[in-house]
Amino acid sequence: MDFTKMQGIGNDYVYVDCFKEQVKEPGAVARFISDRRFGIGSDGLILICPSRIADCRMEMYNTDGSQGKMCGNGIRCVGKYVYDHGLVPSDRRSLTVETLAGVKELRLEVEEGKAVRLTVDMGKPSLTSEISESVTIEGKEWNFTGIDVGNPHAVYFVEDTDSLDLEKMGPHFEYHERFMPDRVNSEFIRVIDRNHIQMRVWERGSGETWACGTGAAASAMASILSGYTEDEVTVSLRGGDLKIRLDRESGHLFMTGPAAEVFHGSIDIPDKIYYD
Ligand SMILES: N[C@H](CCC[C@H](N)C(=O)O)C(=O)O
Repeated sequence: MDFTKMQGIGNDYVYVDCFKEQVKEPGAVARFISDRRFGIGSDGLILICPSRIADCRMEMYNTDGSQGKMCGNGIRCVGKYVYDHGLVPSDRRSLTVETLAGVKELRLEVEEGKAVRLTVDMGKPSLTSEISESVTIEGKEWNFTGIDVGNPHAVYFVEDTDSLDLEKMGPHFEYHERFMPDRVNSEFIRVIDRNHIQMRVWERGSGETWACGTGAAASAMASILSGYTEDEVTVSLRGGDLKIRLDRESGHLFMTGPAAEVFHGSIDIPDKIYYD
């Protein structure tokens, strides 16, 4: 299987160009290639496929093999790949990507023939809880705001993100009965000022990642709804910054950030992974 390793502010995935080849049982492949010691090492697998209704279609799989409906850092890398590899004409500065959360519009910033930063119309977020609702986790009450941006998020505002032991606590947030059976992506936010928040994330199906684009969008929306920030928010994540903007007229969120190719490679997928 030929692949391209790409990352969006440190949220790294293995990408396969399915205009050229098919991937059998992508969930099993995602589990195998994501392993950072026995595989390639990534936060998951993303397939770039033909589409009848958009320039391409994105299929996204977390490290545990579960399929995500949308991936913010991933879709920026998909847009970059499609442009850089000539799957759309080079004079294009916008393109569309079909996802399980609908068709997303992307705008490209091109330098020396390569897409370097992209803006994604993330659509209209929806509130999936009260603006502040609580859950009890390991005997402590946590207040969250539930936001869906094509995939589900629970946003918690905290005084300090660095001291959180996500490796220990993350699964309790991910599998809490309030969010079952789908599970949830959990973001932990420190408000820095009215245009800047800091975020750590425990992703459904992947654990802590260095960035989560949909999580950044959900967290910015929760911050705006809670009155903590203005409509334009810089979200600082472990891997870098994303810009989120709420357009009041359309109600849509827009996310802007970089996308980068790291390396190309090829890997033989062992038959045994399909029987593990
Ligand atoms: N773990 C997420 C998918 C990846 C989202 C994240 N990597 C992003 O950039 O949005 C889910 O299962 O809904």
